[in-house]
Amino acid sequence: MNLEKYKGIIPAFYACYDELGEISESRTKELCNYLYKKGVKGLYVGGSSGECIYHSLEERKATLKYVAHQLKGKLTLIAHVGAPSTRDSVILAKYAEELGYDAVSAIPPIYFKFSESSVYKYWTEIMDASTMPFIIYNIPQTTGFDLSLNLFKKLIENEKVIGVKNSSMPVMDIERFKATAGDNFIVFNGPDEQYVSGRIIGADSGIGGTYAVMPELFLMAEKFVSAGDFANARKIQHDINDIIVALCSLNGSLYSTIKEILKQNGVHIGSVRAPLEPVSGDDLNKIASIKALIDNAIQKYKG
Ligand SMILES: CC(=O)N[C@@H]([C@@H](O)[C@H](O)[C@H](O)CO)[C@@H](O)CC(=O)C(=O)O
Repeated sequence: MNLEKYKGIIPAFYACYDELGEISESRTKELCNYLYKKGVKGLYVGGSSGECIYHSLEERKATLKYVAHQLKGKLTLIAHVGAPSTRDSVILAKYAEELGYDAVSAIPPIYFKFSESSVYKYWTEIMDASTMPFIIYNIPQTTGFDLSLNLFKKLIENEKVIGVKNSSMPVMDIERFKATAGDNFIVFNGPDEQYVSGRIIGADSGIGGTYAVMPELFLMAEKFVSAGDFANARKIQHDINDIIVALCSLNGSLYSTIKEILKQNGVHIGSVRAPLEPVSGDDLNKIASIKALIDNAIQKYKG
């Protein structure tokens, strides 16, 4: 299989709400257009940054549909279909296939503690639900499940598994997954703070929650890495990390801060769904300075 379409900067797509906090078709399409024009490679729809765990099945389907209607055939589209029950995950996987998504992906099951065999079964049933390629999603810091190399080896025996989105913090995990699965397999870097290190140690590509608020910087970081210009790659990662620290410094959630910045860029996609907190009070006055950090960094690497 040609995996080139999975290589590049793939922002994790955000939930787009109207003024009442309902999923908005027009705002979802607005964010699609914004990111398309920035030149990203694809979108990861309905993951953590998409607030999937706070959405009903119908809301998740709606977001998948609006994005596909806007961008199918233009960008690589990956549907995150992980849901608390296998049943709902399977429904979403089948729906994503109907909509023409390129691949599906899923976190392990959440809330209860699951054995490796239960997680294997869950992921396998999702894979069996469609003919699409599957991307494992390893994010132990939120799910509590750390993908072992043994389970990974067992999963990649299934030819539908074309990649892993690895959001665990040790970059060595990326190196081990890549060394185990080989060239004909995509390892996606998950932690944006380590994009450059992840790529150097073996990640082929990246999916990230902060890409959409500063796509220019990740596109530039990728350019430096691909060109072997590691001095500049390190510099830009440093600037990106200053921005991520600032994005995480407010009382609201990371996503509400990002959405306030996007609003100042003319992209209105509402705020976040509770219990995630919106930006409020004095923190609203800090948005302009975080946006300035991003704008200045973009200017710095442009010219
Ligand atoms: C824990 C978490 O949300 N990790 C993010 C990162 O991109 C993260 O936002 C970034 O590294 C900033 O900490 C991604 O790995 C996952 C993600 O964006 C998604 O599934 O939507």
